[in-house]
Amino acid sequence: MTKPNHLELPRGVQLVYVAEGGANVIYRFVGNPVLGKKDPRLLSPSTLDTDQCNLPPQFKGKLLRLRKETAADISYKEIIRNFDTIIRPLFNPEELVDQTLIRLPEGLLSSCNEQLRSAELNGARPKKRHGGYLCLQEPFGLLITDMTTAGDPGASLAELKPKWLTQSPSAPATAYRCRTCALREMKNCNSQFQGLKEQRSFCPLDLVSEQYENVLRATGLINGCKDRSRLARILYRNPILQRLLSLQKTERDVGLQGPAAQSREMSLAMTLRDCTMFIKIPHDEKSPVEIRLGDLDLKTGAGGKADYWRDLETKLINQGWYRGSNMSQDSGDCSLHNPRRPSQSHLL
Ligand SMILES: O=P(O)(O)O[C@@H]1[C@@H](OP(=O)(O)O)[C@H](OP(=O)(O)O)[C@H](O)[C@H](OP(=O)(O)O)[C@H]1OP(=O)(O)O
Ligand SMILES: Nc1ncnc2c1ncn2[C@@H]1O[C@H](COP(=O)(O)OP(=O)(O)OP(=O)(O)O)[C@@H](O)[C@H]1O
Repeated sequence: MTKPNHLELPRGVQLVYVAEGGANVIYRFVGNPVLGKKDPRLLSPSTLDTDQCNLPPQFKGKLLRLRKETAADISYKEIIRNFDTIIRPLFNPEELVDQTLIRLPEGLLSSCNEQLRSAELNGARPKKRHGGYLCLQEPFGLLITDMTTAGDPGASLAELKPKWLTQSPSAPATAYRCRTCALREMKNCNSQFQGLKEQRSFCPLDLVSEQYENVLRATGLINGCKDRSRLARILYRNPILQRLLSLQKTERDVGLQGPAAQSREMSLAMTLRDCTMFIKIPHDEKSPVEIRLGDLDLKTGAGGKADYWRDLETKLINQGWYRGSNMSQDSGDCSLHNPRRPSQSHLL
């Protein structure tokens, strides 16, 4: 059997931590800078650019995504197989954060884990991510489209999770909250009890509203773009959001709907409800805006996750989070609870 032709990450490439989620850590390449004699690890990420480094051209405009050790334990090979066969066909290539496998040099993951441990000590790593490290058994990383503004410092990056763009099919008909707002209220109530900070976010139904004012309301709660009305104009009737909405409407095996046991449809439906939208906005209003969806790794209902999703829906229904019936609960700003004004979108 012939070995598939994978890209290889050259030995000696330096990585700078960019961000992380629950399952992956994102790094920027530094390589060996052509200019300057300083140790690249000492330079701040904003001063580094792949253009300044003698990195292979395939790495230009790319970041490196490395997998953490998690309960789901899905290898990058499988993630890429699912991405290529199930996710890619649903979108245009320019609508997705691209991902390709790249073989990692020996020892890279252990040294990244050492860096993650020291970042915990010097406060450079978010507290909620402490204790999670890269999976040493994973031979690959993913080369992904760089959506940061490192190459264009005048630009801004808005990042949001569109979440559930339609109500859960098993929510009560009289619900005052959509699935996302109901779950947020439940989490906030738990945070309140523990003396933790509450989360504020937009209602996803506003994001895909036919009324511009509702999209504008949502953009007030999106991080990364100072000009909220510009962002609202970008997102209003946005084709990628509309595509995601239509896919979510098709993939409805969520909540108490659909098969009891885990299924491919349920995995896809939940994946489409937990992706990240990156919006790179150039300073110049005439230049094109780049919008891509990332974190579309196919979820799995295995390992008790399918049961967790169903139990969560039962809780949201039975404990009144959809109805907002518990008096201690704040009504939040769900579009289902607060009637929105009639459309004035014709004034756009
Ligand atoms: O449960 P939700 O809707 O809050 O979504 C979880 C996300 O929380 P968030 O919406 O960002 O606050 C959560 O994001 P964080 O790790 O909190 O950034 C995960 O994406 C989680 O998915 P998985 O368990 O890693 O496959 C997400 O879980 P599932 O979508 O698998 O339920
Ligand atoms: N292509 C990208 N360009 C710029 N930043 C990115 C990119 N991909 C991810 N990031 C940043 O890194 C963070 C974590 O990445 P990613 O979504 O891959 O992690 P995750 O562990 O899958 O997240 P989650 O906890 O939501 O499952 C993102 O929230 C984002 O801030």
